[in-house]
Amino acid sequence: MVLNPVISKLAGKLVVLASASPRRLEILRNAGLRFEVVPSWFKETLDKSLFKAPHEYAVETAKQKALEVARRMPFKHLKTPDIVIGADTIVTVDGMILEKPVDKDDAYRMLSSLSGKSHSVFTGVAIVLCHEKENDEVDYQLFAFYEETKVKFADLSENMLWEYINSGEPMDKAGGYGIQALGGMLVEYVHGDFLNVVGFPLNHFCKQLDLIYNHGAFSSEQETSPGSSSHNGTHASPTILTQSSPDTPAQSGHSNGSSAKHNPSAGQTRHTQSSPSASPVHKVKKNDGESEVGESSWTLVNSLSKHTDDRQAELVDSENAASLMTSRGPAMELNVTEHEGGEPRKEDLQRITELMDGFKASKALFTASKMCVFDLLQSRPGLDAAQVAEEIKASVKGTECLLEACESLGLLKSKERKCQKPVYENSGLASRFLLSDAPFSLQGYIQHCDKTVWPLFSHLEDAVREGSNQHEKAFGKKSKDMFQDTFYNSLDVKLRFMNAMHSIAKVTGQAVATAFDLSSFKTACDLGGCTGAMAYEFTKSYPGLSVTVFDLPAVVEMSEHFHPLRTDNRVSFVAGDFFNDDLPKADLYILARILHDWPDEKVHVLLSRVADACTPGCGLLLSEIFLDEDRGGPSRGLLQALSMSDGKQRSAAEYGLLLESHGFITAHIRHTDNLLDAMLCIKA
Ligand SMILES: O=c1[nH]cc([C@@H]2O[C@H](COP(=O)(O)OP(=O)(O)OP(=O)(O)O)[C@@H](O)[C@H]2O)c(=O)[nH]1
Repeated sequence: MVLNPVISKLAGKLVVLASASPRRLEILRNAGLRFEVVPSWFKETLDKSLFKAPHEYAVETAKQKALEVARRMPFKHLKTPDIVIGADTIVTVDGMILEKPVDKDDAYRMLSSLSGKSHSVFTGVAIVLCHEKENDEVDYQLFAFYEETKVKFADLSENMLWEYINSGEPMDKAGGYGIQALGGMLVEYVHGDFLNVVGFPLNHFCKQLDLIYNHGAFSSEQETSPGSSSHNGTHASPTILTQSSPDTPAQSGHSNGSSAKHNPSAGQTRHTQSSPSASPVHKVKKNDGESEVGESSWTLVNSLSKHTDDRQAELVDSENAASLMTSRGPAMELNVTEHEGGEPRKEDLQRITELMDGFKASKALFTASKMCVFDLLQSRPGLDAAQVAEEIKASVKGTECLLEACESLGLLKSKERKCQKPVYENSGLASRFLLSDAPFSLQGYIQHCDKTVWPLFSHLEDAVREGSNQHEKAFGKKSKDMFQDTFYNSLDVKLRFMNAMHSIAKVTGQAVATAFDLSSFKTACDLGGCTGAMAYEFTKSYPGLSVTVFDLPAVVEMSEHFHPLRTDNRVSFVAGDFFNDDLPKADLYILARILHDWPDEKVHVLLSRVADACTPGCGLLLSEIFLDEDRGGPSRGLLQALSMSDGKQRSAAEYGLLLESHGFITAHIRHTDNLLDAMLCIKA
């Protein structure tokens, strides 16, 4: 069996599958491969018109998915993988490329275009070998290939089509069908690799690994000239790229001889050795018919230092700069190398100091917010420390220190009056997030952190030792139910907590509401929707949608406080407990920052109740911080877990499995550039 010799070669190596596809995970796991899953953040938005053939699009997308993970891991996971596998599956018919449907109507369009016809399924696969060099640089060697399988659909009636669409199965599958499941009923015959249709051409992948590891198709020591052939006669048509200047990012080439895709933000990328003309595509006889086997090739994506600064890491692939550097915040990079002579590097000391002083920075922000410094300087910019002290009824000395600290944190700006004391005004950051009346004010959340989270974290050591939250030590009384006992047992605490949730929902609402096209849904129910801030963002984004906010009576009775001039009658409030009371009927259920508050057993109770309220085809929109699959980040989520509530931070795959156990099929996952990620599921 080809795979076994290869498996032994991979033993002890860090193999990473850069895919959220449960089918790809299953295919490779069943084949005995041991690997980690790190879904790629690459957004599949390449311009299809740039590609001469559909398989090129699939191969390039697979390359970018794999490279994004290979480049991100040294910074985000503080470890460099040995091999990263990326894949992309597309369906082509009548010259169209079909990917995953965005909604039911799209699924109908796809399936009806496939009805009664033969079509092709292409899966592009990229294998990135990462080689760490002495100077801590990393060489990325890129192998890519594609596999084509022909599939013939039977003639599909309207009833059959809609029955299949309403099963929910089409939503997370290329071409809108799953050949390995209900979609198999639509298929008359298959010519070629069946698993290639499911999403991963295992046999071709094995042959490629065999080439790489057992037949020296390429190694970093070897000098390879273009067009050299490997053992099975396929040509490795290398495209070796070098950066035309130190800060021009690496760029992968195409395997089929087309010139490397220009990366506009990276300036000109110059081939040192352009690929030969389009390499021949080999036809090989498969046991059940002929399928095209795409050219295998490799590309040396030139070295990138593991210690590349954030700017260069960001430049490495400007198309993904957003996903690399913003959706999860700037890459946290800890340089641990030392100068000759052993004294610590400046950057290392700076990083460690930032971590040690972090709590002081937080407290300075909380205090200035609590003392209304930002609101004061918004209404009266240009005050000096003594004037601010007088207004906030504080000492001049203390106010001077606070204002200087806030300026060092980028929250204030100062300018010198002629030989007088500096005068202060808000920075852009403060004006956007720290004013009590700013559209994205986080003042509510800041007060919650100061009054509730801070006291809990003051007992963190006990929390770690005992593995439980320190509510009693922090607030003097036990808490059986976090919400009833902590947040809703007194008016001011309840208002502070609702303010906090309101501010987070205001900041994240639009990103969550527009993460997917939800225009096919007409009614939604926002479970635990608190003040309705998220609900209003949904109705703003979808004129045809009405949203019912379902939350505890203690919350609903306060909703007027947050929307005194309620103008949009498409948002309504219903009081109830989602663990015990009947849920309002809707065709879309929203769970935004709810499931992380509860352990798996409570999540199952809630999802079971939501599933019972759903009819097939109903949507469920989940919005949370999705941890990386190896739980290496983002720190925002992992730090939140230290509050030791009964809840749990989870990865997208963990949420997907919880949802799948209640009949919700994951259709789309989106890492937004905001504080929350999103997952859209459809009830089967
Ligand atoms: O018959 C089947 N055809 C296709 C599939 C599944 O469809 C998707 C294809 O989408 P993509 O290649 O973009 O992969 P994603 O699922 O989005 O995961 P990535 O993180 O890799 O982008 C794929 O899951 C196939 O398995 C099928 O199941 N049956």
